[in-house]
Amino acid sequence: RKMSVPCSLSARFKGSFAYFTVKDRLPQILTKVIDTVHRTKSAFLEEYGEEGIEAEKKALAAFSKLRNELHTDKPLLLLMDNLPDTELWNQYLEHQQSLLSENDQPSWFKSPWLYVECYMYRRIHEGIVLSPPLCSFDVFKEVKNESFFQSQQAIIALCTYLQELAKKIKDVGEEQLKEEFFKLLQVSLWGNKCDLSISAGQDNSQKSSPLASLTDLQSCILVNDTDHLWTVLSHGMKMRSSQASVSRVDIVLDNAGFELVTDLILADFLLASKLATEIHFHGKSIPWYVSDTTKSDFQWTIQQLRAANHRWMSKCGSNWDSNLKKEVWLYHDHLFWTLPHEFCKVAQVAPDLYTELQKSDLILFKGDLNYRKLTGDRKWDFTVPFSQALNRFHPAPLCSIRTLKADIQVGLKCGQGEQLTSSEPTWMISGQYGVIQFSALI
Ligand SMILES: O=P(O)(O)OC[C@H]1O[C@](O)(CO)[C@@H](O)[C@@H]1O
Ligand SMILES: [Mn+2]
Repeated sequence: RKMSVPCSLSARFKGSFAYFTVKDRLPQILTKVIDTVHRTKSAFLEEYGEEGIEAEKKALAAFSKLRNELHTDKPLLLLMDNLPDTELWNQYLEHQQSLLSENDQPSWFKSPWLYVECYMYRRIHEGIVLSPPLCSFDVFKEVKNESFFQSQQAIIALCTYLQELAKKIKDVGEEQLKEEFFKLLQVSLWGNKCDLSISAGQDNSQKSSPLASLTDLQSCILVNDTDHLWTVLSHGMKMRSSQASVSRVDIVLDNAGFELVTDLILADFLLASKLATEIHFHGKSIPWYVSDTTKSDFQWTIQQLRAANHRWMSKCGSNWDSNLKKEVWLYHDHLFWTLPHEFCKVAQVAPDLYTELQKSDLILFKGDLNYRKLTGDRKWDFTVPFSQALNRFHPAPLCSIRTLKADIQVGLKCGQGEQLTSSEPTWMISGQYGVIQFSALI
């Protein structure tokens, strides 16, 4: 039985957020990339000599060409680097081509928004890879690290809170445990405000204490299925009789910087409270959507905390380090996460990843882009059930934790979306609203 799905969001809808993104935001991001590479010239010279300068020129030429293609709505091109995912990308392009008539070609302003936006980040990566010896240079590293440092105070507040909680966790009753879980889940939700692609790389860090404002923010959570999450987790905890049985939570990470710290804090709490026994993190294998977490960001963040000149920060850092060594925390970076496919295609495109996800008791998907991929980035009505928009993607009970930064939202009550639109026209893209949206359907 083939389910019918609405069409993809796309820049071909003039005036839509997709149109605005492809027209303005993506070129701005590319311009910043060009600027970063340019500014790093002397460091390249120092590290690689003349060869570094040649590579810098080559990368800059690739990015200028890319910016021009985007600007003039040129057809999307095949990738020329020989990476493990190159073939998959090129097949995807051929597939998009096959959906069009013969004299039409996939292009920036005509193809699905999700595809062209992912494609831009993949082309940036190609530009770097084809400019050896720069191949491992992360053009977004600098802004990611800055955003971490700018949220120092908020990070200190969270680490201190967590360590105080850890001290008394054995004596905390079920009701209070639930409350603490709700709190840290919301911190992780609002941590998602801090990504750098919505602001085209502008400073967007958390400055105030993230715990103080939770009550005020509660009315901004449009769908809040936290109770369901609690049921899944606490049930798992009670069922775990012998030491051998595990409760596994997977967190599909989004942004590095402050958001990543909020996710690690939540993960730490899940272990300390015994709500879970094993946490699997999923990051990106290449720099992605400006601030997304790579393995190097993940390691860097934990090292920064460990080395921090603050008692509770460094305590968190060293605990997290040992969680990784003990393999109660595991980090994965499957290349599927940086393909343009919607998640309902995981089983087909990356069966190994799907099998892995099926082992989970609960999968948390952080952030806006993951929401777009969960729902296929399509023009769904506001009231369509979340499980329907997932289009049969259901490896395990799953939950999206995202602030709204794209004009897509499902699972609302009748009239809720319309009411928000009339009172606050930018509710879908401002990052001021969030959802904790769960689906248990098997
Ligand atoms: O880091 P997040 O929450 O996935 O957000 C990524 C951003 O990039 C976008 O995909 C926009 O281009 C938005 O949907 C969102 O603002
Ligand atoms: Mn992101």
